[in-house]
Formats: sequence, structure tokens, C-alpha cells
Amino acid sequence: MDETKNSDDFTFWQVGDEKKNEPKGLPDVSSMSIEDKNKSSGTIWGDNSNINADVAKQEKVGSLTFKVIDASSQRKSTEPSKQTAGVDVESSNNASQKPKSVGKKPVSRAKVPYQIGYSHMDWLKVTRTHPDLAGLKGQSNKRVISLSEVKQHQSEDSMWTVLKGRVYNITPYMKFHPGGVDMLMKAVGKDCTALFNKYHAWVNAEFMLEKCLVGILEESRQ
Ligand code: HEM
Repeated sequence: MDETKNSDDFTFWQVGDEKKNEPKGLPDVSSMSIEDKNKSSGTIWGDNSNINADVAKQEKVGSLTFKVIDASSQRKSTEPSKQTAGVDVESSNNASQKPKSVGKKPVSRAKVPYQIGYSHMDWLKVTRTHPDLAGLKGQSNKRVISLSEVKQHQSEDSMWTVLKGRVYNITPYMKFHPGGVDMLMKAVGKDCTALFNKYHAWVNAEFMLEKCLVGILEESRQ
């Protein structure tokens, strides 16, 4: 929902009054559970063939009283019921039979907390303000560079890597890497394309490291 709407927006004001639109007379469902009818019987809709479809029945189960309307009456009797396809309401007496949860637990990724001043936004600021992140000292960043030259740049003040045919000086990016310095160190002096794709093929490194470009890898020349 667009929350930036003006406070005098009529639609927004009207939607806020949700209680007005709620159907009345419904039971408190917080203490109920839903069960697959095909798997069990003995629920209040266990045999719905005798229920007069047009009459809302008052049912009492345990301490709970509520109205039951067989909505399947609005369909042909031969049509397999979708709404009742197995959906029954149970009283809180059977609440211990909780519905089984479906789906797997998401795998948690080990997050590396970034230091203050080293967020992605901070990196973008650096790329906009620093005059020579690549350390080119006036050289062209279209120069063709061999892998053996890349290997020579493994010192603290000049760490190069190859990513997708481009050579980058990743020294200034080290502390900004969300995966941590140790991980990025694995890229130094070599082609890290496979490692990069293994962890995050979706990351737009071409944009992020644009200002760190020192040249094009020799082999990738067309
Ligand atoms: C060289 C260019 C690289 C760039 C520009 C880069 C950039 C990034 C970015 C933007 C993220 C955050 C992704 C997200 O939250 O979805 C990230 C996370 C990560 N990166 Fe890199 N990366 C590079 C290289 C590498 C390499 C070579 C490795 C492995 C050796 C690596 C390992 C990781 C890991 C493990 C994470 C996950 C951290 C987490 O889940 O929070 N990265 N990287």
C-alpha cells in the first residue's frame, strides 16, 4: 500500500475502518484448528449430506457455540466440494491436534556484520568521491593485462583480482565487502570468477568495482 498518500486521501481513510466491513456472527476462530476431512471423521461436518443447505445451524461443541452454514449447497451435488474438500472446523477440545507445518526451514546464512562506515552506501560514496581508486596514476584502464601481472599484485597496498575478464584493484573495497575481508582475500592475485559466482552470481560487481578497474585480462581479448 502506498503510505506516501496525502492524509486527505478519501480511499485511505475509508479502508482504515476495517471493523465496519467484518461479517457479523462469526465464531472466534483463534481457538479452532483446520483439519483435512478426508483424513478424519467425527467433526461437526463429518456427514454433511443431511444438512439443510439453506439453514444456518447452531452448533455447540464443548464450550463453543457458533453458526454453521453449508456453503456447498450453492454447488451441484455431483461437483466435488472445494470449500468442504476436506476442511472442517473443530472445537478447542481438540486443539492439541495442531496442523502439521509444511515446507522446509530456510537455511540461515552466516552474516558478517560490517563496520560502521563500511556499508554498501559508504562504498558508493567512496567511488563517487575518490579520484583514483584503481591506483592507475594516469594510465588507461583499457590496458591489456596478463594473468602473471595480476599475480604480482598481492601486497597490502595493491591487491588485484580478475572477474569476468576484467582486472580490478580491490584494495580499497576490502573492508567494504559484506562477505568479509578473509573471503575477499581468496580472490587476490587470481581469477575469482568461479568463487564469485558460487557465492553471489547476482551481485553487480561490474558496477560496484567500476572505479577499481585497472584493465582487461589478456586472454579475454577478442
Ligand atoms: C571481487 C568482487 C566481489 C564483490 C564486488 C563482492 C560483493 C559482495 C556483495 C555485494 C555481497 C552481499 C551480497 C548479498 O547480501 O546478497 C557479498 C557477500 C558475500 N561475498 Fe562477495 N564479493 C566479491 C567477491 C567475493 C569472493 C571472491 C568471495 C569468496 C571467496 C565472496 C564471498 C562472499 C560471501 C561468503 C558473502 C556472503 C556474506 C553474507 O551472506 O552476508 N565474495 N559480496
